[in-house]
Amino acid sequence: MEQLHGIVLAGGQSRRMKEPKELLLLHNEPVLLLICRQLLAVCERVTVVTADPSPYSFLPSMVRFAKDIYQNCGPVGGIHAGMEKSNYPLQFVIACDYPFVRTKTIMKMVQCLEQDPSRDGVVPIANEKLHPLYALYRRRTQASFEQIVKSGRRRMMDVIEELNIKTFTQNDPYEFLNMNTPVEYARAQHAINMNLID
Ligand SMILES: Nc1nc2c(ncn2[C@@H]2O[C@H](COP(=O)(O)OP(=O)(O)OP(=O)(O)O)[C@@H](O)[C@H]2O)c(=O)[nH]1
Repeated sequence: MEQLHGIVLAGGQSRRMKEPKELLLLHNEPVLLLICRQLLAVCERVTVVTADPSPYSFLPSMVRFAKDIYQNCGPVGGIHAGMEKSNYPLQFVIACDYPFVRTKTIMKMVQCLEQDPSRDGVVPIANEKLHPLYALYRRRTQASFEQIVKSGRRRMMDVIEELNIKTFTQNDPYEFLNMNTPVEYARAQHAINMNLID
């Protein structure tokens, strides 16, 4: 398997949640720790992209940090900065609000991309939605992320449209649960309490 770098995006404003999403507790642990643990199981390196790593002293020491090179450019800028930290050919990107990321799915994406050298990345479709912030990209795509930022655009879909992406459908009601609001956080807590998570 080609070397894999894990990038966790934690540089957002959490305006809808009204508190930092990555520090919300699930299983009595910060979501950022749960995510990093999953990534460390399959990635040779893990980088958290954030303006301020000081609240994250609970993370294992092998987790690295990066700051945005282009500020206020949203996740597109965050991914660009994360990729700058590693030349590994495969870069798995995850937003800090996907608490139920699974190593099995990451490995499935890696296999899927390795079978198809012409593709730039693999983006899952779950619950009829594309999830470009729970996705795998080749390192060579960094130039596209930079180009979008430099052209003043910020949407992940602007990058996706430029790339030769492979999609795959994954229908799990919770794995792609994205916690942007207190209601979605409550849904994640409920899923844990009801033992609905594998
Ligand atoms: N490094 C970095 N990450 C970002 C930036 N903006 C958003 N993110 C991350 O990208 C992911 C998706 O962010 P969003 O949910 O769209 O935005 P958010 O700022 O976290 O939340 P809202 O303020 O509620 O929109 C999250 O993991 C954020 O932490 C940024 O400018 N830099």
